Amino acid sequence: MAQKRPFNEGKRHFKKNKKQKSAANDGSNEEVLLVDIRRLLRDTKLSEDEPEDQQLPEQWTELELTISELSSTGDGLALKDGRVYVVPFAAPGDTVTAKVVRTVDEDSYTITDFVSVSEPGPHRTETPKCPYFAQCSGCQFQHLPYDYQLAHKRKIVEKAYANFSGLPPLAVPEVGETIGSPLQYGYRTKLTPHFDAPPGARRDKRQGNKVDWKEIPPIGYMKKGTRKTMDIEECPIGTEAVQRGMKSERERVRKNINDYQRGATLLLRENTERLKEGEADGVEITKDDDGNLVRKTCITDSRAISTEYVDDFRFDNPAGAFFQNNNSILPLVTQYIRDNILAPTIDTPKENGSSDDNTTAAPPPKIKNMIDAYCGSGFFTITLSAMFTNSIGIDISPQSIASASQIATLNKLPPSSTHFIAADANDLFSAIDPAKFVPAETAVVIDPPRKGCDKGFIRQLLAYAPERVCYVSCNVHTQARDVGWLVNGLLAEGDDAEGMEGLYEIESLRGFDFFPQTSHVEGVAILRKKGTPAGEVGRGFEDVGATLGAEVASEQKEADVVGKLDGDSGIMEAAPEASEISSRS
Ligand SMILES: C[S@@+](CC[C@H](N)C(=O)[O-])C[C@H]1O[C@@H](n2cnc3c(N)ncnc32)[C@H](O)[C@@H]1O
Repeated sequence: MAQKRPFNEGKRHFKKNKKQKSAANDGSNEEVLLVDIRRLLRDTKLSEDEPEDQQLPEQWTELELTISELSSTGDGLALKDGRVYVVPFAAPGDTVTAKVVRTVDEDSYTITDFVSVSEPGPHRTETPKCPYFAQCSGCQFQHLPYDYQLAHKRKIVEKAYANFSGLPPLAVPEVGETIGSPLQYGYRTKLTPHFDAPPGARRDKRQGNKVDWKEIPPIGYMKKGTRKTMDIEECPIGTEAVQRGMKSERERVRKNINDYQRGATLLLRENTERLKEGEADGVEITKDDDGNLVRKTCITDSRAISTEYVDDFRFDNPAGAFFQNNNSILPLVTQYIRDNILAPTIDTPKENGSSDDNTTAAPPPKIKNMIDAYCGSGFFTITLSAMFTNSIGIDISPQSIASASQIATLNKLPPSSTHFIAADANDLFSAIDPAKFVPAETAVVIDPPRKGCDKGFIRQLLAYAPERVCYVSCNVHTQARDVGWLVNGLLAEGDDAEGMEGLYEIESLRGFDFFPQTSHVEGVAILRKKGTPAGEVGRGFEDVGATLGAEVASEQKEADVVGKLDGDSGIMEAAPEASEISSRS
């Protein structure tokens, strides 16, 4: 990311034809936004026509802007006087008033605050359900129709692979339509509003005094573009149980604020109890999609056990631990993976055009085993285990592995066929018995945190060479980078790491909308070994960013050689930008 100059300092000195910096490749919002900005400037060629002595826009001035497109970060982008203005909560075709917040001179863009819409564009058709929309940083898309949100998320996946995979367009299949969430509001089974300590709290503590809460602090989420917490009384993307919990937790904090010596994050986690006839009394009883009577409550103690059911599997987890948090879409995801993870059966046409099993073509190896890297509490291992003779889940967190093992027992999955080990994915394959998990008979599921996989993991995976890979990701940009490595291979790095040949081709690619009303999209990529049958690899991929993608790719390779693009190491649970409602926590 470019260094920032002091705001509005002097005139602008735009360097013509300046060299594009290589993508930093961490999949951060800033990086993704910058790629969109550069492409927009380049497409319009405004950067070259721009007068040398153009004055930068003054901070806090209000401008009228017409939005030309929506970036992959969910922001509107507008062009004016040779620079790009980034406007949150906007839609293509809108004319809006926006307030200048910060200018990044080197990259010819300016971050703004949304003020109002003067002329709505054709896509601004929805009335946001949330009274805090366009102030709270949690949602970006409540003003857009759902089919438009899904189409935009498909574009996000396309652009991610064009800009961050380093693959030529022909190596990327047509991205499938985004699979929508059955619930578009009321879907989040976990929310974590917070409140901050009052000013002077640190001093009070240092002096051994109790913190003086002069008033009830705002309890909610970050105000967009600030580090301030907004008071949020309701959050319509939360499930009903979570919204009830939000109300009562806010009330509890208000009553007991003097017991707090610092700010705090509140946990609101839905809990589902299945009931038998006769047990079903009380207000919180509903029928789920399968006709079960259920009581939905909200758990606020992170150590208490919360229960969820997916595909009739029961998941009991500590309420504060990671678990996917849009249950409505999970059966669609697991079914999609079941339908796609195994090598497709070949149906070789005979000369007369018919196809039966009387064929000389070698059958694809039968996949008997599954390795679930980054398994958490075993969501994929458990929901897919019936398809495999042996399944193993690996996660770096011993607590998650303990939960996963208990959940397997709870669901009567024998440890002889479904088991879990606590290990670093980077050492995964030293923990695997290759006689049992024969690579040609094994599919690997990957669902890493937002930062994606480490190169060490990719090297191990290429060395082990499983028959198929299913890569699930909450950050399609780091996913695209990692898939690029699996397809293209990795260059040698000093004495430490040898070059590795790429082994895979992408069979299919699509997004799942785990987080309606936000710009997040979950990507699912299915990879098969090069040269194995099936799929329609190499279908045309028409994307405006494709040329840019190839260019970034060559820069990426260059940077790889000097070892600049390694993801940050360490363990982190997947989380979006800090200021947003966590999408994966
Ligand atoms: C996005 S979560 C996926 C969890 C799981 N697949 C699910 O659906 O519930 C990512 C998981 O990666 C784990 N993790 C992070 N770094 C790891 C590493 N180096 N090796 C193994 N697991 C890791 C985290 O503990 C977390 O459980």
